[in-house]
Amino acid sequence: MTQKVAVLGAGKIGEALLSGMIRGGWHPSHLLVTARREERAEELHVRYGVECVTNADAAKNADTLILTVKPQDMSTLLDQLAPHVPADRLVVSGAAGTPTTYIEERLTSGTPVVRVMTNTPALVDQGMSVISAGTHADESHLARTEEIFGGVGKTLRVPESQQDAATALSGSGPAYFFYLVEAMTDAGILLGLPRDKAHDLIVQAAIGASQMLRDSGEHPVTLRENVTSPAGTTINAIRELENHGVRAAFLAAIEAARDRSRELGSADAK
Ligand SMILES: NC(=O)C1=CN([C@@H]2O[C@H](COP(=O)(O)OP(=O)(O)OC[C@H]3O[C@@H](n4cnc5c(N)ncnc54)[C@H](OP(=O)(O)O)[C@@H]3O)[C@@H](O)[C@H]2O)C=CC1
Ligand SMILES: O=C(O)[C@@H]1CCC=N1
Repeated sequence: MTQKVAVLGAGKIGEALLSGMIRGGWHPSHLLVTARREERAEELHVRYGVECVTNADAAKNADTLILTVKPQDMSTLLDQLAPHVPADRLVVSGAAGTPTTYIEERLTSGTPVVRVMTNTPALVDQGMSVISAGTHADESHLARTEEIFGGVGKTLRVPESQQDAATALSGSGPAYFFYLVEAMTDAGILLGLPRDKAHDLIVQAAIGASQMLRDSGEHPVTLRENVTSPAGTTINAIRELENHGVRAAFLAAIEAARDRSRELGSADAK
């Protein structure tokens, strides 16, 4: 029997997943979505042909419920869901910080909960989804979650104790690369290049470097050394990066993201 999957709170991440599932061959009749605003519900229905229902109806009619609201909206969503979720539903949370125990405590006792941290490259089927089992989730629940998120990129299982770190590295990770491209494009402007040309140069360098990182089997240090000629241009840039503490800035930035994920996990911070 084909199972039904509902995406509850289909914003940026929910829509990325929904669109990926449809690209991957899921029929819209096996999918449900929920939204907080009527116009958003209509938009998703027109765009994907998916039925938009209330959170209560999603809980009653779908086997797998994927919660993609902000951590700050999770409490309200769980209040709306709690009376309607039978214990045989798989509940998958995509929210940063929120521990599986927080969700388990608010639903019917024994409900399997899986926590996933995905990222926006899911929009182009290059997402990374980091998956952890809650107290009542078994192998079949993890496999089901991998089947769904595996359609929009790679998946990786980690103990839930590593989820805040994974969120800081991989959930937020694409933003750091976009920020770097922005900064490098500004450098191109400083050197007198037109913005569109600077942008194209940086994006192609990023794509080429990404492909080498993924496919060459070489360590990033070796790849960087191969670009860095004795008394050449690159080493001058590297010296400035070190002088400005860019490596230390990344360590501090990603640690701060991890700390915020932890904070979001405590109900007080939401
Ligand atoms: N953006 C990212 O790169 C990533 C985000 N995440 C996580 O994914 C989750 C969603 O993030 P993102 O997609 O960026 O956020 P969005 O705000 O784009 O999406 C959340 C959606 O949920 C809707 N919503 C809120 N409450 C309810 C409710 N009770 N019932 C139905 N719909 C509701 C919101 O409605 P409205 O439009 O009215 O606000 C919004 O459309 C977060 O928990 C975040 O931590 C994880 C990885 C990466
Ligand atoms: O910034 C955030 O909180 C979310 C979680 C990971 C990426 N975006």
